Amino acid sequence: MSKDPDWAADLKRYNMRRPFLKEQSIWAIWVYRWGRRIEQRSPGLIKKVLNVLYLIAFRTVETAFGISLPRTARIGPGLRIWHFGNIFIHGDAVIGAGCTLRQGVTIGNRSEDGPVPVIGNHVDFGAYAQVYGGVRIGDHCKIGGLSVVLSDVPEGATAVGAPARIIAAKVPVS
Ligand SMILES: CC(C)(COP(=O)(O)OP(=O)(O)OC[C@H]1O[C@@H](n2cnc3c(N)ncnc32)[C@H](O)[C@@H]1OP(=O)(O)O)[C@@H](O)C(=O)NCCC(=O)NCCS
Ligand SMILES: CC(=O)OC[C@H](N)C(=O)O
Repeated sequence: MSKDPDWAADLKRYNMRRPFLKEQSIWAIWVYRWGRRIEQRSPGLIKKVLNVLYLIAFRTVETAFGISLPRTARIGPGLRIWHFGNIFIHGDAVIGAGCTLRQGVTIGNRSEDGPVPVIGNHVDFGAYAQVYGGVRIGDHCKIGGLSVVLSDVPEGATAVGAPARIIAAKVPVS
């Protein structure tokens, strides 16, 4: 049993034997959680060495699988990434618990040094969904494949298209 509850929740979402042999994305998530754990260590030589090893592992996974999950981003427990390639998460992004990403998802700023998204819990991103700028996506939202989200999405809503429009909402939008 892992001592890292976030990692334990991630593994649960893969729900299979030997995920490291079957899913490239689990490597990226493991390196992300490991990097977070290293950050929590007290300063010293071991931390310095681990930081170098982390950077090598991060860059290797990013380049080999095209999944960039910098440890400075805050990602809640139970992350699931289906497939791999061109998945880029900004280092200041916030992603809640139980979220699902797919190939091509980008969560980042709209212009250099601009604000970045805050994503709620249990949000499901279709393939190549893009979210740019200081937008908020509420809990239990669905973002359609190939959609470009540039404004807030309320809790429970489904947003599709470029720019994204809301097609289903918990509380109907007028
Ligand atoms: C967003 C999504 C969850 C919506 O599913 P849904 O609630 O069943 O919605 P529907 O299929 O009933 O579509 C409702 C409307 O939205 C449109 N729509 C659905 N998904 C869309 C998308 N990704 N982009 C643009 N429009 C979309 C439909 O054409 C339909 O429009 P209409 O009412 O004018 O006919 C789903 O379409 C989607 O994109 N899922 C991601 C799947 C994915 O990434 N698959 C790859 C696996 S690797
Ligand atoms: C490519 C594909 O359809 O993969 C299916 C997978 N279950 C997913 O949700 O992404």
